[in-house]
Amino acid sequence: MKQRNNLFIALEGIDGSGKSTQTKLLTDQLTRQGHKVYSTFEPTNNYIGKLIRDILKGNTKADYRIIAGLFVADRLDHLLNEEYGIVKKLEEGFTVIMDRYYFSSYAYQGAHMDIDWVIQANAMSANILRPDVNIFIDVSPEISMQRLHANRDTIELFETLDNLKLVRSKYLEAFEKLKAVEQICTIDGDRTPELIAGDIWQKVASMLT
Ligand SMILES: Nc1ncnc2c1ncn2[C@@H]1O[C@H](COP(=O)(O)OP(=O)(O)O)[C@@H](O)[C@H]1O
Ligand SMILES: Cc1cn([C@H]2C[C@H](O)[C@@H](COP(=O)(O)OP(=O)(O)O)O2)c(=O)[nH]c1=O
Repeated sequence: MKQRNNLFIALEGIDGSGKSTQTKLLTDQLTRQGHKVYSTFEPTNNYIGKLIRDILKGNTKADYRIIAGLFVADRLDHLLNEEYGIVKKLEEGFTVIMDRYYFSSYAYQGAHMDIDWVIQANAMSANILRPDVNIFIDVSPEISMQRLHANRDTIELFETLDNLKLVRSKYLEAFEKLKAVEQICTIDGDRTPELIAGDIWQKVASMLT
């Protein structure tokens, strides 16, 4: 197993699976251990990400193929931008934690179009930076829906129970297809934040020098 001081970690899961919560807990843990951490997310808050969020809210209409293309473009900007790009952050020695990366496209866009097409469309990002590990927080769609309804005023385009079930199945399909080239770590997300964080930390700590 590759052991290095700064890692590139992608957190994946359906909506409400606890990615933001775990990004924060992992950031705190790594920071306490003296690591420089850059935590970030997709869709971004940059110019393409803003357009995506507008579409997800239903304010702008777009075909699913265009949405898939926008996620690819947002991702490339997120990797390569000279100011906030994560390629540069890794070179500067930061451990980068991504709340969603290309497996989100495989799962969410793959729910509406050929998953192989989505994988092809993201090949450039995968060639530029493949995560040291993709951590999948596996939550049952029913629990995730309850969490979203308990904690949010607005529910977005992809956030229905049927869609969350479909998206989860597409995640599993994508992991199966790509298991030979991707590092995938599945964590049982139907538990307390502390137990989930403990398992994530065990995995991450095993990869650090
Ligand atoms: N393990 C957990 N058990 C119960 N509630 C949780 C857990 N993890 C997160 N939550 C709550 O569920 C909601 C969604 O969590 P969040 O971290 O925002 O998920 P995501 O970023 O994957 O959408 C938040 O209100 C959060 O406080
Ligand atoms: C990164 C990414 C996100 N998405 C979707 C998943 C989410 O429904 C939505 C917004 O992501 P996000 O803000 O992470 O939502 P949440 O915190 O609820 O998980 O964007 C895609 O469809 N494709 C992608 O490539």
